[in-house]
Amino acid sequence: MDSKISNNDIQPVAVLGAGSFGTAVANLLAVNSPVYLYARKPEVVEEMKSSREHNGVRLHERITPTNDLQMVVEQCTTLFPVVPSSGFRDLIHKIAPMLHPYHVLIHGTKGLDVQLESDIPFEEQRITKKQVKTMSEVIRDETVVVRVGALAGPNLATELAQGYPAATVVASPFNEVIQEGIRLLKNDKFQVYGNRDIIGIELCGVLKNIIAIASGGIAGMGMGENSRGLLVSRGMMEMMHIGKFFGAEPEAFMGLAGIGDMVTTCYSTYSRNFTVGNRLAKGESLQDILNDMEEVAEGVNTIKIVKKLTESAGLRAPITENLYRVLFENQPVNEAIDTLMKYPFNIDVSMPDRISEAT
Ligand SMILES: NC(=O)C1=CN([C@@H]2O[C@H](COP(=O)(O)OP(=O)(O)OC[C@H]3O[C@@H](n4cnc5c(N)ncnc54)[C@H](O)[C@@H]3O)[C@@H](O)[C@H]2O)C=CC1
Ligand SMILES: O=C(CO)COP(=O)(O)O
Repeated sequence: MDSKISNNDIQPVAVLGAGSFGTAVANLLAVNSPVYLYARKPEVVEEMKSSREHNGVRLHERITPTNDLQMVVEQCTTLFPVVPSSGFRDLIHKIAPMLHPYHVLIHGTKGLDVQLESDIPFEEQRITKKQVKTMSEVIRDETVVVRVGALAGPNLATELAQGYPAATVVASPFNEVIQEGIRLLKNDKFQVYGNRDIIGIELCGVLKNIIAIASGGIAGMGMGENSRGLLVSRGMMEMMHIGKFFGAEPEAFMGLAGIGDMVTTCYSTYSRNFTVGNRLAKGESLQDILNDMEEVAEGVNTIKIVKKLTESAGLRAPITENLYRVLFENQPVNEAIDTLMKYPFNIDVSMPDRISEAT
C-alpha cells in the first residue's frame, strides 16, 4: 500500500497517467494542492519515489507517486485522467466502480475513441459518428460522473517543465467544473480560461494534431513559411468543418485551444506530431518513426479515425485525406502537396453557418 497524504493537508487531487503531460499537469497542480500521481507500473512509482524525478523532470515536493487507484479515487474528489486515447477507455472502465456522482473528472487527452462493431479489421470497416467519442463522452459512457471537464491549449509538456509562462482552457458545460479547474491550476505563470463548449475544445486539441503532422511535413520538405501559412489557415477551416459535424461551435477554434494550440504545435520541434511529419518528409517510414518514439503522437491514430468518418459521412477533408495516403499508403509528401494545390474549392472564409462551403 502506498503512503497516504496526511489528513491535515488541504484536499488532495490526482493525476491518472504519469507520461510527459501527466507529470507536467501534476507539477502545475502541486503549486496549489497536494497531488497523487498515479502510474500503473509499480517499478515506475518506486523510481519516482526514490529519485523524485520522472523522465528527467523534477517532481514537486507535494507530489506523491502511487499505483493504488482505489486509494486515490477514495481520497480525491477531483481527478485528472491524462493517458493516451488508446488506453483511456480501459482506465476509465477500471475506475468506474469506484467513482461516485460527487467526483469531478477533468481530462487532458487529445485523441478520439472508436468502438468497432465487429471483429472485421478497422481498415475494412465503415464507421459512423455514433462509434466515435471524445474522452468526455467516454467518461459519461462508462461512469456515473456528470461533472466532466476537458483541459486543452498550447501546453507542450517540455516547455511547462521549463516553467515558461503558459495558459490553458478548462472546458465544461458546468461552471462549477470550470471554477474548480481554475482554482486548482491557476498560478503566477499559468493562466486558465473557461469555455462551455466542451466538444469544441476537445476537438481543437484532437484535430490540430493532424495539421501539426502536415506542418512537420512542409518544414521537412523545406517549403518555406508561405506554404505553412496556407496549411494553417486551410487546416483551421477543415478543423471547423469536422468540428461542426461533431456539434462543436466555430468560436472554440478561434481561441487558445484552437488557433493557440495550432500555432504552437505546428511550429515546435518539441511536438511529437510535428516530428512525425518532419521525419516522414525526410524519408523515414512511419513504422520506423513510431518504433523509436517513446511518447505518443495521437495524430497518427486520429487521422485514421477522421478519414474513415469523413468518408462515410460524405464530408470534405482534403488535408486529412491526403495525409492519410502519405502515412498509410506510401504516397510521397510532395505528391500530396501537389494534389492539395490543385484542390478545386477556393472560397476563403464564409460565415460560420456556411463553413462547409469553404473547405
Ligand atoms: N506531451 C504533451 O506536450 C501534451 C500531451 N497531451 C495529451 O496528453 C495525453 C498523454 O500524453 P503524454 O503524457 O505526452 O503521453 P506519454 O506517451 O508521454 O505517456 C503516456 C503515459 O500513459 C500511461 N498509460 C497508458 N495507458 C494507461 C492506462 N490504461 N492506465 C494508466 N496509465 C496508462 C503510459 O504508461 C505512459 O506513462 C495524450 O492524449 C496527449 O495528446 C496534451 C497536451 C500536451
Ligand atoms: O498538444 C500538445 C501541445 O499543446 C502536444 O503536442 P504533441 O502531442 O504533438 O507533442
